[in-house]
Amino acid sequence: MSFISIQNVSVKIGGQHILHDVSLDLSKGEILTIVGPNGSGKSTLLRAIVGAIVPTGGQIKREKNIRIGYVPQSLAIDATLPMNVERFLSIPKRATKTQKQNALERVGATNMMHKQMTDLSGGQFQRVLLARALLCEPDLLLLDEPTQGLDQPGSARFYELIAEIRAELNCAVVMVSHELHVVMSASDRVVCLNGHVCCHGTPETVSNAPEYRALFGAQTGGALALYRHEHDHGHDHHHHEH
Ligand SMILES: Nc1ncnc2c1ncn2[C@@H]1O[C@H](COP(=O)(O)OP(=O)(O)OP(=O)(O)O)[C@@H](O)[C@H]1O
Repeated sequence: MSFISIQNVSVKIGGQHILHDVSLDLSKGEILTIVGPNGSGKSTLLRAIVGAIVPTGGQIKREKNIRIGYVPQSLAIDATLPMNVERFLSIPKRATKTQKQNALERVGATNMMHKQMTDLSGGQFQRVLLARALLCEPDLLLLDEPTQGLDQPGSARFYELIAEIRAELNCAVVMVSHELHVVMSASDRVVCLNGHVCCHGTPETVSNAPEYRALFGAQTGGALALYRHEHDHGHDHHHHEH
């Protein structure tokens, strides 16, 4: 059995079909990236993998006793409530000072322990979120747009860090990203989602797939035109199983 097996999963919320017949297997130690237009169900799929959403159809099988570290897409910290990094790392689960120190060291944020969460830069904040996700020694790390708000060199460094952590912990990584050209090279496998799986495979396969190109346009000089997919390229009609 795969580490995680997503079988024909559908999610319907308030009458809206958000995910439709999504199947996907995940192996130990691999980095899988989910790309797709806004509103295509990427965060919903991550939440379903964590178990925060129960699919309305299909099923998700997880290996027994799997530990999942989750970095959510956004997290609002109330500026009027004091909250330093040390306290934040104990929410929702208490951790020892040594565990926290080790986690911060692992993500290159050694001196952040006593800083206020609201004083952190974008890159430091994302590293602290990652450190918190590492505290459970995850077998699977789920990252929802972890480089949001970082500049390109900052993003590239963050993905390098993810690769190092994967090598160190041998955990699987599933991440959602909009930075296609950066993230593609850092992934073993890419899934292009638009409510359903449009195409998937190695980064090369996906970037050359007509379904992917229809969604994101051909890549020109590293710049990608992102636009909302109107479902007009008709690949559903000759959809084949991968
Ligand atoms: N709890 C909810 N209640 C109602 N609608 C929801 C809920 N969660 C998600 N949706 C809807 O499901 C669709 C997919 O949302 P989701 O956040 O999964 O997309 P996404 O691909 O992660 O988008 P983005 O790239 O903008 O972050 C959206 O139309 C969203 O409005």
